[in-house]
Amino acid sequence: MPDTTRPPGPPGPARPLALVMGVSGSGKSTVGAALARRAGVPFADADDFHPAANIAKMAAGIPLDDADRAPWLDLLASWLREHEVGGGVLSCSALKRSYRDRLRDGAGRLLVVHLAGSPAVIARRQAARPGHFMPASLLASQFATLEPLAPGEPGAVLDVDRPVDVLVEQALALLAGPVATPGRPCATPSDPTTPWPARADRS
Ligand SMILES: Nc1ncnc2c1ncn2[C@@H]1O[C@H](COP(=O)(O)OP(=O)(O)OP(=O)(O)O)[C@@H](O)[C@H]1O
Ligand SMILES: O=C(O)[C@H](O)[C@@H](O)[C@H](O)[C@H](O)CO
Repeated sequence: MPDTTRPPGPPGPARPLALVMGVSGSGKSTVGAALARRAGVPFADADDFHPAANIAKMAAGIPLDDADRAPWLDLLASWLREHEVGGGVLSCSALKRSYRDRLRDGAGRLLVVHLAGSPAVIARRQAARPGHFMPASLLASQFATLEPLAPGEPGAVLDVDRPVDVLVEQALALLAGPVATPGRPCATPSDPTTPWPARADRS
């Protein structure tokens, strides 16, 4: 039966759908979880989707390759598709453009928040969290693999060397902006230290 109690008109604004990306130790889990809480949407951490073999490989100091990441990315793309309507925040390294394209498949309105910082800052963060499966020795390969946000990828680059609550506010401001049109050209700052607002132009 149709809902006659609702006034006719366009649906309300869609709830945010965001990917928080970056190298290991950039703060994806911390910022992503806080962002999801503030936005009132579900959160998923891509590390929880890795098969045991991937975790074992990284723990042994061997970087993942494209083949290791492919089935994992497919699971994550499914999660995003399931949250395309209701919104959600996924924290995932998503180091390559091709990985992000795969994640956007079926979740075209996805906005990307790239947490970028210097190897020195991120290495300090990694060193301050002993017990994590990811060895510090893999940080160099993470940076070597990283492809920053490219023109046409809707999103923003945030400087990790800011307090978590500041980063969350910056991400919320991005998500509150006009709906992104995937594939449209956007200017992405190549210097991750560019001061806020340094977001891709989504107009
Ligand atoms: N903006 C920040 N300022 C200070 N410390 C931070 C900030 N963001 C995260 N941290 C700290 O840095 C460490 C790494 O953060 P976090 O685990 O969220 O990174 P990550 O990118 O999810 O890492 P991984 O992918 O390797 O699990 C944690 O100890 C976290 O508390
Ligand atoms: O694509 C990758 O190489 C992985 O996702 C890594 O980035 C780690 O899982 C993560 O950062 C935990 O340290």
